[in-house]
Amino acid sequence: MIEINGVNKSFGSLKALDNIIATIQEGSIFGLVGTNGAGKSTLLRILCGVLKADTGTALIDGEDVYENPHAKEKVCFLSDTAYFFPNATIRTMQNYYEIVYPNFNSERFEELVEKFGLDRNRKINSFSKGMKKQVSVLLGICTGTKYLLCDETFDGLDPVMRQAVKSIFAMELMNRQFTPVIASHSLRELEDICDHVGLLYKGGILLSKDLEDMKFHIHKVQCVIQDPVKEEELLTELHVLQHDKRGSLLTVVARGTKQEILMSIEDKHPIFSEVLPLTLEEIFISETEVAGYDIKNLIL
Ligand SMILES: Nc1ncnc2c1ncn2[C@@H]1O[C@H](COP(=O)(O)OP(=O)(O)OP(=O)(O)O)[C@@H](O)[C@H]1O
Repeated sequence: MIEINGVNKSFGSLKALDNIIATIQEGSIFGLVGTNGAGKSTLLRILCGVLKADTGTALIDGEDVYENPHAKEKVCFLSDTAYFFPNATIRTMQNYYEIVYPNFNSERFEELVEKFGLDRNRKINSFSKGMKKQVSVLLGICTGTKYLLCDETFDGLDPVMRQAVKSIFAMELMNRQFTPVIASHSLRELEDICDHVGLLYKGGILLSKDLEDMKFHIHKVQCVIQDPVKEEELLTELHVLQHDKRGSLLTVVARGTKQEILMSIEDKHPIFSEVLPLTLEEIFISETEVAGYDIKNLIL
């Protein structure tokens, strides 16, 4: 488990992280979303022990990670600009990773490189941006570390590759202790990969939620209720986060299980009612609007 206890970090007068408190459970795929400058990279750097928090602690399985080789062994950090040695080929980087990470799984790495159709002997600096990201992710996964911190690693991967990396993550999760943390600008990049998302806003965690739980407890419904009094009653009864009326069609985003919401609607004898799927963006917008933030333009 990763425990972040009141972490603060400033660069001169600039406060990059402001009292971050969060827990990342083992076996989850944690997405860290935030705008440019929100503090994602700084937080990941603290979690892998490269940076020291000014105050507060970052614990990896109960141990402070800073200047602690034992805790650091469990973490691999994939920076947003992957570093490869000048003129390195995949083979060169593999040799290096085999030395640095004692549990590096060479057999699996070679198998994945083959599957991804990457040429092991071509210079990496001649690869496209997406291909470099693929090499970086494959190296990271094969280090065998329990925690894999990915800084914008998924942004810009094409849909086929995303799917491939996603299924590799799922396989790792099944076969060994593995907890990836994926930072991104965009919820869209995280939606289909993560099962827990933390929203970082101006250096602080604004929201940290389990996606299944969120999707279970918030719903969007459309209905037509002829009697305006009953419609008004419905809006008072439900825990409404957002609502909109176009003609006779009422759209409501409300807290509650699907069954609870539908029962309330049925009670008002609707002509029509339907539950619509909510995207992660819609959920986050609803949640943060309630908290008094207007982040629509910031996380999409
Ligand atoms: N080494 C540094 N020296 C000075 N300021 C820094 C340093 N590293 C980060 N910062 C500042 O800290 C703040 C958070 O930066 P950080 O890189 O963590 O954000 P981010 O969420 O990863 O942003 P991006 O999505 O643009 O990569 C920014 O204002 C940045 O300018």
